[in-house]
Amino acid sequence: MTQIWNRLQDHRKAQGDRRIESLFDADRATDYRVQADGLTFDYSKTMIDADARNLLLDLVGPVAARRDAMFAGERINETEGRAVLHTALRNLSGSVTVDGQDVMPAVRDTHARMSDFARRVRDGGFSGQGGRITDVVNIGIGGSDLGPAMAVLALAPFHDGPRTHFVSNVDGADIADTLKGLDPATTLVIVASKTFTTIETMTNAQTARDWMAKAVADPGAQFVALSSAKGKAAEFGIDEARVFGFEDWVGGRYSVWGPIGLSLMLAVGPDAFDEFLAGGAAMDAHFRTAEPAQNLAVMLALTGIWHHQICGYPTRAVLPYDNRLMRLPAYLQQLEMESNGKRVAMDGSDLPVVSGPVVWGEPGTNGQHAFYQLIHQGTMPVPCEFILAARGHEADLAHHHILLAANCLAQSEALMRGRSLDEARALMADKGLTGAELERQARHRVFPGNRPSTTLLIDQLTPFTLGQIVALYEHRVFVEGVILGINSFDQWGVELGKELALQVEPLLKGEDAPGHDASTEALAALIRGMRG
Ligand SMILES: O=P(O)(O)OC[C@H]1O[C@](O)(CO)[C@@H](O)[C@@H]1O
Repeated sequence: MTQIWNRLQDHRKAQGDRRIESLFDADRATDYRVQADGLTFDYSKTMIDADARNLLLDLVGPVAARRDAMFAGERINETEGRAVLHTALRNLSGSVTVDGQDVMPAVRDTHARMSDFARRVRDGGFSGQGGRITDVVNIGIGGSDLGPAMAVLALAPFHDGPRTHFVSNVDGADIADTLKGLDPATTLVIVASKTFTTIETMTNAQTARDWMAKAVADPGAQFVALSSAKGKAAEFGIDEARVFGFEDWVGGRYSVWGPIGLSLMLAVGPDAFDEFLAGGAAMDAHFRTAEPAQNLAVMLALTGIWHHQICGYPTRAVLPYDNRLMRLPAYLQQLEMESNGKRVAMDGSDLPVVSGPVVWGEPGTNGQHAFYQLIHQGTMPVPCEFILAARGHEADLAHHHILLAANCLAQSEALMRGRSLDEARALMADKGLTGAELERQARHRVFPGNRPSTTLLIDQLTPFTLGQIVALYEHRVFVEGVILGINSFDQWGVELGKELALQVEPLLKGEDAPGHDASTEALAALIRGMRG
């Protein structure tokens, strides 16, 4: 493996300042893309050439065995001793054994219970103490929030169920703003927490319960729990008929496919939710069977590795040209950074290369008027991953969609092509400038270009295609993780801050709390003073 990394680095150096445009021959636009199941991933506007691609493909040796182990239910999350089977939540007709036991009957049973409950809420068979459920509040954080929150927004054209709200932050402002204006008697509260111990979620859940208790006789009757810790949900006072459980082999950031997706199911209905699952399952089938060079997840992963580990670009921008995908960058931040932001390999040794990149983004065209300046003219290239649907949902606003798509394509073209000093000089000469002033002004208008981007093109954003996209990114993270030798399924890096927060809390209350550094103590004293 080290040899391949070295050869890739050497190859990159040998490319020198060659330009992406110079790689284009008659076939590059079709050779450097992958098409499968209606999705196109175009990576032709990158510096990946034939040699780079061959070397990158040499990295995927260990992926197939690890992938098969994952789908077979082996405990590939070795630091937590768990299987990794979120894929089982969307392949309902299959059979998977963990420790000799088929896990699928329980998965199917929970899915059927969820669907039945969602139907009853949607048709009024299950109602609140003041009548039909009008609003659903999902209380969760991280993977228990980002997936359904992202997907509910993405599938707005299919949303025909109760209004859906999401509360995640322990900042009381979040729940206060959300509950304001809601009627407790017609609101259903979902407490979504795999562990049912997360301090933010449990604090918000208690606040919601107090709010509900002021208005209805039996507040617990309008609560639902989604959790792996069914006992803890019962302790909170939620009837087991409204507890939808899942096993520890579903990681938080991979959990939207099962009970954690209940708010999505309530919003769009069980049939559309099943379409979402079918899209994910279709991507699983593609990932398991397509050759590496024709495999969407593999090539998306290799492009990421090329840009981050080989070219050394520290961040990756995800730029959906689809307003309804506005939460996808935040969703991918958790998926990618919590999964592959690790400094040691599975065996405990230091990683031989850097870990995963910083992932960020905003929908186009908004970002164009905010941070694209840096992307085009800053000193550090930012690989951009554009996502675009060929068709919008607003048939009467098709001209908007053409403009949206034109902007998306124009940005990737501009990033690659840039504008030379001579072109900038000609522009300034046209404006009547001459001499030193022409030169000065022209330099500000130069776009270096040669900045890489990829485009993921889909037909239209639907439950099915959203399922494909989410599963595609999951598998991309998986492939990158296997190549880096990382365990993509644990998250020990979030623990220390959580532990210290518990120890800082007494400091803020003015209680005895030894062991803190001078800066933390001084800041806490200031806060205490300001609070009076
Ligand atoms: O669903 P839970 O157990 O409340 O956890 C929420 C989130 O917290 C984390 O454990 C990180 O703190 C995430 O991995 C997870 O998605």
